[in-house]
Amino acid sequence: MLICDGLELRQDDFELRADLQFVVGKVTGLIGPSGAGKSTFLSAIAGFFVPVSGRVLWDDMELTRLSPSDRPVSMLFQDNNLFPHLTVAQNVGLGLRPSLRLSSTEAGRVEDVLESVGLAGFGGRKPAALSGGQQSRAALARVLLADRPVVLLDEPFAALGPRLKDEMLDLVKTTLADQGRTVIMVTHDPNDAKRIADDVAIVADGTVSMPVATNVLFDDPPPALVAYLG
Ligand SMILES: Nc1ncnc2c1ncn2[C@@H]1O[C@H](COP(=O)(O)OP(=O)(O)OP(=O)(O)O)[C@@H](O)[C@H]1O
Repeated sequence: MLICDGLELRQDDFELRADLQFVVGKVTGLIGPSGAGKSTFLSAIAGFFVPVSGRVLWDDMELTRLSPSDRPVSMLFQDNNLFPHLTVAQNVGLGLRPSLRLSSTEAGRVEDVLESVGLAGFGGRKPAALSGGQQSRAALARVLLADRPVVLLDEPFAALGPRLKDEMLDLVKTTLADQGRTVIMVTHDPNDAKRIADDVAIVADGTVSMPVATNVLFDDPPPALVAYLG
């Protein structure tokens, strides 16, 4: 279980409270108005944003004071997930070894994971020589290889067209989620949540709500979701 225990985030006059749990192996969508704090909340779980109080726990392990690299967490951002000067294989290999000194077995694992996301044969290219969809696949391959149990997605597919975005969401479901990872995904599009999220948590009015089953939430949306959906 990923637990946010009395977590309080503050940034100038912005405040957000989070007291909730994420069930292991589920995909949870985070929905809420622009500026409500979705990205800041993910950053706090990943360790890039320091809370004023409260704790983040992964089962019995307290993460609150650990640096991002020591947390059992991978994060994908909207942009800049790949280093432009490294090849696709090197970018993906970083998920295994930051030094990039890979054994031949490890290099084989990079090839395998590239194949699993439909990028067989693309390992030698630089990211600039990939389409947007292929870049998203490469970034996802690195997360797959990094093998951390919690994966945070901050709208990494927002710039893709609807068909490609759906393909990537399905790939998240068939790779990360089906491997039992705990996925938290920010989205502005309720259809993304309906497509792959088991649960949805609403971020609004200074609070992250407890996740609720996606179909239950959209069948009978609370006032904060009605206000957001318009
Ligand atoms: N570097 C910063 N310094 C000060 N305030 C910031 C900074 N970054 C974000 N904020 C503020 O923190 C609040 C939460 O921002 P955040 O980006 O987490 O919201 P969000 O829900 O992810 O928004 P969006 O849906 O537009 O991406 C906003 O009020 C924003 O203006």
